[in-house]
Amino acid sequence: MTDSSIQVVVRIRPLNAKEIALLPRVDTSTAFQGDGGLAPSPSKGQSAIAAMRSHYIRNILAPVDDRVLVFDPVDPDSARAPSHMNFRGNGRRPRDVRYAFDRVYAPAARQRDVYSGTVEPMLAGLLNGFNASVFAYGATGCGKTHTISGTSEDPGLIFLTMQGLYARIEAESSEYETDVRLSYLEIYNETIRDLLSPEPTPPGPGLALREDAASKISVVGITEHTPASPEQVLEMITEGNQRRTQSPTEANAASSRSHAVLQINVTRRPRTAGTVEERCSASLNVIDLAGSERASATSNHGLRMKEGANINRSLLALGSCINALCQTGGARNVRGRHIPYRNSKLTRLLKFSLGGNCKTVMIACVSPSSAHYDETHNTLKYANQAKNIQTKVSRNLLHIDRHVAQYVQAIAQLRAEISELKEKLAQNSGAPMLSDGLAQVHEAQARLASAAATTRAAMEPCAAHTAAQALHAAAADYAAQAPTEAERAALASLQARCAPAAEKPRTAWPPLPLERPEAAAHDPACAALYDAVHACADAQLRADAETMQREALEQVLKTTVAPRLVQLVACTAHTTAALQAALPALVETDAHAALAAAAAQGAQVLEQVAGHTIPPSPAPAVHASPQRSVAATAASPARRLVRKSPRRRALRAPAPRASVGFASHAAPAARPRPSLAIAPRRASVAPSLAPRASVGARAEPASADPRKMVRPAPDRMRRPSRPPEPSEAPSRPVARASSGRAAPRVSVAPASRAALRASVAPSAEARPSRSMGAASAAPDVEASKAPPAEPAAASEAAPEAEAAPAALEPPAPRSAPPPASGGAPARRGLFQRQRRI
Ligand SMILES: Nc1ncnc2c1ncn2[C@@H]1O[C@H](COP(=O)(O)OP(=O)(O)OP(=O)(O)O)[C@@H](O)[C@H]1O
Repeated sequence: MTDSSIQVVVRIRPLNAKEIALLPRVDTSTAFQGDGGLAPSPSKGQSAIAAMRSHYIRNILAPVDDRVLVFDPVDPDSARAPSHMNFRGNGRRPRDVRYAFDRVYAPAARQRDVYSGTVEPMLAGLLNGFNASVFAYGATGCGKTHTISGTSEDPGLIFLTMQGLYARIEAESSEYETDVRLSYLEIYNETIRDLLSPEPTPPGPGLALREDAASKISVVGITEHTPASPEQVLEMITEGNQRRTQSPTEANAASSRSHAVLQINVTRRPRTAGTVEERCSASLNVIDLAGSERASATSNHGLRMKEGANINRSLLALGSCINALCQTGGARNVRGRHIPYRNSKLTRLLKFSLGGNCKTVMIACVSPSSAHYDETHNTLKYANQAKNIQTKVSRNLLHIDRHVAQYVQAIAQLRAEISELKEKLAQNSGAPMLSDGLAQVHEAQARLASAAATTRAAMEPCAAHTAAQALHAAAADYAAQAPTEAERAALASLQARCAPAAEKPRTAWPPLPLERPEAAAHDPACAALYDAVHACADAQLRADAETMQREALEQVLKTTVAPRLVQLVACTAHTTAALQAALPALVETDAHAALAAAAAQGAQVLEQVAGHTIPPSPAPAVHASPQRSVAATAASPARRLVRKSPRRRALRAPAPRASVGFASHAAPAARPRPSLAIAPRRASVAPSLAPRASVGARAEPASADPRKMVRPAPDRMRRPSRPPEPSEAPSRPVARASSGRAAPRVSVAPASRAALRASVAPSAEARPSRSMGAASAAPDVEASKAPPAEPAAASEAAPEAEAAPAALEPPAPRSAPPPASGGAPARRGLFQRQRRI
């Protein structure tokens, strides 16, 4: 049991609009007038102003800080004002009295501020079994109901208290079971009415007050309610206030004509069962007293006057109790000292709050208006006096010894509690373990990532090495079954290029380390998680390795195989085109037949490898006038074509698009040699039918009419080519170049395939391509863009080109060396005839 003083706080309500309008305005603008002034002097109008004095109000409360206020302070503005304005409220002199309280709330204070300073600190005690009371005291219209109940927009202490109480109950719900019951009553004209009962209290004496042997006061027949939420409490209180007696008075448009008491009973017991149960029980009384009023001041009549008299009587009884309690220092300290609780129902009801086992807060509501000068002063005097009241506060704890028969129930409760706690423990203990395991798995994952990065860096040379080995093996396999010596030689050179890599032992990249974290040893979830992470990293690494190998192989194909293939096809194309061009000029001989066969075979090879067709030239037409034809072609300006007879155009008409590409592609013409290495795979071209010189001399500039290039003039080998004119650039792409036919037996990467097609496509800027060896280091597409070479230069470049590839592979042996320059009699004759023309 501890001693406790009543906590007294003062709340000053703000001036309302009506009061603000009555505040005096200090007017210093009145001009001084001499004796000659016609306007009435201030002194003359003073009587009228004096008549108004009684209507003016002034502020009689000045808070100094949050604990001290001055009642009726001296107003400095008023002292400076002209004498006719320098009046005192109610004609009194200022008292300038200081009062100190536990807390002073200025007019600007909010509802929550009042709640935080008054009821909130008592809630913890309430739940632990300490009774509490808070009551609002003051004159009518001073803000008691506003403080206690408030409005739905600005709820007061009741709502805020219940909100705080439910929040605390919810927070401790795992440990305690708490019951909240509340009742709401009013004391109106000394009768008690239930405000929460749906049936109104029957008229008459109302509900009876009863005091038991332990001096505990109870209201007979009061209803108790169990709201589920503070919002429900607000609804109930709003409903109860509608039942509360309220009437408009001069002082307050909604004056409460009764004292209202909200009692909140809280009972709590711990969830843990034992042989002895400790049950706490406490009550919180929230009391909104009716306002005291001076009958002379209110001008109430009839029922209002009777109400006022009852209110005053009960408040007077309250004052007497406070006086008596102050004199005794508390009801329990002095024996035999009479406290007149029984003088009114209000004091009987408040007996428990004022002099009993209760922590009490008194909120003295005051008005700052001088119109309530005496009421405010009395309220402050009462409040000041109430500070001295001492109460003894003890905890309402009930120990319930269980009967043996209840032990079974207690044991069952304990078992349920144990299992519940075990569950919680498992959850709580599992969480850190799992999080610890997760952290370890995360660390292991980071280690895996760094190991994978190291492995990936080591994989790049491995991938190139593996690709070279694969190519070496493929070349060896193919060479074993190659039918011709030329193929075998070409593949041998490819093998030789890949040999350095193949001789090295095959390197394998290190596997990812399998380092399970420590937590995985005892936590299967962690182990599974780590294994999944490791498998994921390993799979990623394998995918990367495959990608690298594929890219390395593509690189080898692109740089080593594809350029050679491109050149072979280009040479074949040129050779075939040259043969076809030469055929019409030849008389029907054995050589003609052999050349025709060679041309057909070349066309077939091209058809198979690059998808281009070179149709055989119509020999009989050419035979009719070979010289003219050759001469016309040799001159080969585009405009001549229009002068040709329809018959000749008909001869030219079927000129294949492919042949255009071959003829205009002067670049590979510088190196016809490699064509012999691969062409004979399907249709072996007789060495004598693929004259190197004739192909190499095909540095024909692009013609405006691509078809003119079908029949090249052999003598251009010895004459400088006419530089290409922009207008003569081939304008039509070779449509069939993109026909997509795969070259047989050689798989070429898409890029290389495109380059292959590009090499046989028409290009006015074609130039002699580099050597095969050099081509392996440069994109083959560039070769097709080279400018046309001068025949002489081209023929001179050929030996150099043959020597250059030695760096990458030995020169492919010629399957059949071409005849010496000008060795073909038919061709030489052709050239001679051309010159004559
Ligand atoms: N702190 C405040 N802030 C704003 N308005 C207030 C405040 N206190 C009181 N009021 C207003 O003053 C008026 C009178 O207040 P209230 O009804 O609470 O007085 P009361 O003391 O309960 O009077 P009564 O004893 O006659 O019931 C109301 O309109 C109320 O809204």
